[in-house]
Amino acid sequence: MCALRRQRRQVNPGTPMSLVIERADPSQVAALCAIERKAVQLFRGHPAWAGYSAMAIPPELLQQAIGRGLVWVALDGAGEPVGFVWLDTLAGGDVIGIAEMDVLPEHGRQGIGAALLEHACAWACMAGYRRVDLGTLADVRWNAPFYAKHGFARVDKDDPAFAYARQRDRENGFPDHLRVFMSRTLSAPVSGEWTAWPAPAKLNLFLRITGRRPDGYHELQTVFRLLDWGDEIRLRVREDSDIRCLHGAPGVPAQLDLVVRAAESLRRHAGSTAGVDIEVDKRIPMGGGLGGGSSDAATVLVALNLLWQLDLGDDVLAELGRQLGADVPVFVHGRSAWAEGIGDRLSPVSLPPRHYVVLDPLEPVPTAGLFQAPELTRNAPRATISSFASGETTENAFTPVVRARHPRVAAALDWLGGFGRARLSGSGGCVFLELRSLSRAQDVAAQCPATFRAWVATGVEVSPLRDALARHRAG
Ligand SMILES: C[C@@](CO)(OP(=O)(O)O)[C@H](O)COP(=O)(O)OP(=O)(O)OC[C@H]1O[C@@H](n2ccc(N)nc2=O)[C@H](O)[C@@H]1O
Ligand SMILES: Nc1ncnc2c1ncn2[C@@H]1O[C@H](COP(=O)(O)OP(=O)(O)O)[C@@H](O)[C@H]1O
Repeated sequence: MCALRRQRRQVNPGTPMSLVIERADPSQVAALCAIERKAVQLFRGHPAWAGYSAMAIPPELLQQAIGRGLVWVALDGAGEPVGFVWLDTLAGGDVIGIAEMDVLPEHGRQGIGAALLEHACAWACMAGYRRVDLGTLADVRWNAPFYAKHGFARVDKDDPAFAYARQRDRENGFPDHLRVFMSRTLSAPVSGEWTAWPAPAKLNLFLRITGRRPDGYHELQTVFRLLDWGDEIRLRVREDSDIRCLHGAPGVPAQLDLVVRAAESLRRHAGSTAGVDIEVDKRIPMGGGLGGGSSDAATVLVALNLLWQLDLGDDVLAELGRQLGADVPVFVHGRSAWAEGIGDRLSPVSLPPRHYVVLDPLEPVPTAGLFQAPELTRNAPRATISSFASGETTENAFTPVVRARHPRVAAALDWLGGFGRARLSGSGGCVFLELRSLSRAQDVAAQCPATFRAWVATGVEVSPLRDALARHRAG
């Protein structure tokens, strides 16, 4: 059973220390790294000490996991972090791993670790994972015996599933003879329980406007690159026919939120009377050109098609999505794609593995206003896939208009341009830099001035939404 209902919850309200568990925030990275360094002191004198003490958490990896919603923090009554749990998706498929879990030694034996563990497992269950794996020490009371008490069973460490983790242990100098691997099976959420779904962001790797249609919409050419990073949508099928948005995009009235409009449109099309509760964890900047609203809508269409057992095809869902926004179809189909028409005629493209520094100038840019701009070039010659593939075509038709109208976006382009060819995504205001090296991307993002916000995302061929759909379907 999935015990987790909201992302923030009170734990042990009757105990002297009232504990809250919530998703970690990037500003907590240093505090969480410090908790790990204090927790590791408990291993002094153990054969693992040498390896453990030499191996601190890389802050940039923790930061990346926090940005993906894979880290939860336990806060004491004063709001100070006292422990955390970090999940990783390296195993793939329906298996998720516990990368790290630490509690401050002075807060030990108060049930904080157990609460963090249950919270993480409850989320994994909502997200469609069926197994949680971890590596730990056999002979330490708060390691293997603790996990055994919480439903984890030792598994054969020679299983190829653990080859990567063992190799990592060897490289880190951890004592292989004392390390054990453990798994816990999760049950699938049943109807009426919350489920969690990703709504990834996109980048436009180039964008040309080649004409205008009689209805005012513009003919364009673009390449949508889907990212491994984005919003989270939670859905719970209701017994009545209400569609309720309990927590939507900030500042957007529920009835206008694209998640509600998507649910209504799907239900109307299918002639269904099903109901749903919806929560949106907004991470994608609104009006940022990263397609957040469109992706949220696509996720609702794809997920509710399964949860309401409508069995509609992707083309039908994409057409329903197109009526909500030109960018919705690419998120429904869930593949990075070359796009034409109004952005809805899609051909999947295979793009090389790349990482992106994405910079939010903290200035939303309204899409409709830009498409109306008299100075916008609307008659560009048609690009070809080969001109894009050769690296010749990288421009975005909106760039000169946005530069002139939005000085903060211009400043963001100039700052990021100091490291390479910075580009605008969609109609902006977010800008990005494409890099081969993850560590270089993390290095650039770390230098971002306080006036902007920067993070690193990785391009994917197949959307995390399709992976989630496969997990939930199997469940
Ligand atoms: C510019 C792009 C590039 O990917 O992305 P964003 O910057 O919004 O992320 C898209 O074309 C935006 O798609 P999306 O945001 O879904 O657009 P819609 O809601 O359908 O339309 C918003 C407004 O933009 C105009 N519009 C949109 C798409 C298009 N091909 N021609 C247009 O003229 C329409 O006037 C509409 O009023
Ligand atoms: N779930 C949602 N998330 C984001 N924006 C939404 C949502 N529902 C409605 N909107 C509206 O759509 C506008 C643009 O959305 P967004 O997709 O974030 O930007 P962009 O089109 O630049 O990629 C927002 O300013 C907001 O008014």
